[in-house]
Amino acid sequence: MTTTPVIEVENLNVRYGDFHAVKDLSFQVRRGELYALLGTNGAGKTSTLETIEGHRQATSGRVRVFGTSPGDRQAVRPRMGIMLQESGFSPDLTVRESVRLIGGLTRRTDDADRVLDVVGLTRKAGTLVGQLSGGEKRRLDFATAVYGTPELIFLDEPTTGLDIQSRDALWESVDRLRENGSTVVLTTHYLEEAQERADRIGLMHQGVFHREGTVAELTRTLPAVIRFSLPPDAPAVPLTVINHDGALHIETFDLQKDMFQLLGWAHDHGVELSDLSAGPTRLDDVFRAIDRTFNGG
Ligand SMILES: Nc1ncnc2c1ncn2[C@@H]1O[C@H](COP(=O)(O)OP(=O)(O)OP(=O)(O)O)[C@@H](O)[C@H]1O
Repeated sequence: MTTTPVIEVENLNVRYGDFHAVKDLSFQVRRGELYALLGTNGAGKTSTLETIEGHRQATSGRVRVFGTSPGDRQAVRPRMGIMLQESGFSPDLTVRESVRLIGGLTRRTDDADRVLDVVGLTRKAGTLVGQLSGGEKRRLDFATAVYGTPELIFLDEPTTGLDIQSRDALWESVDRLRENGSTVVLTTHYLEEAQERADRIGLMHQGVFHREGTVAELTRTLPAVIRFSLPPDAPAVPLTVINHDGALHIETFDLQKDMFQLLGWAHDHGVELSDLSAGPTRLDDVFRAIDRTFNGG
């Protein structure tokens, strides 16, 4: 088995006129990984992905997909499946016709009915695309990415607009694709999805990586958080408390000791701590920390 990374990005720059959207970005995605490219709005994720997908020319830098330039579409395109944020199907075609049409363009072989089964659209096979619900259209977008079980799959905000059952079903399909060896690149604003599923995460902000690593690596440097609220007449808490619109947070690198102190204080003063929870830092907190770093907030 080759050890060449599926994706190699070296010093990628993307400029739109004077605007520098992606700045000297370097990363690799290994075979079989689920790599999540996350970031704030306008961070440069789409610009980066479009360059890797061969839809956009880099201003400078080197991008390789399967060791080849993404501009070599004949070599690269049949090996990758792309779920865009909107695929733009013709509303006058049925679901099955759309899958056949798009599937044919991938130059991979598959059976449209098998793909419809994978994405849970079998019952809608004869329905016109124009009559699908938003969530069903999203599944059709997913169908275009998984047709022919490509080696590399790009999922751009795949679960936006999906109900919880459909989300679970989509992730089950992704799990099966990964069992078959597919590499997945994901963007999402649902951080818990990335936290749960990504092998590694690249966290972008203003065109650069703010951090890159596993979820554990990204969250390790941040404190754990105790969350609670207090009745208005409660005495002062003997720990440093941050007020987030009435929800109180204690950030701590010694969760057990500070929790013990907080509970002892509440007991001694007969104070009820409502909505009490405590846990390790979540990816959301890493994002909030970016805001604090860049905005001094
Ligand atoms: N064609 C374009 N012309 C000029 N500026 C652009 C163009 N496309 C993107 N940009 C700008 O480049 C920056 C990065 O955009 P990009 O779409 O890559 O970000 P993103 O991380 O995908 O954002 P989001 O999470 O909001 O989708 C943004 O400030 C955007 O306004």
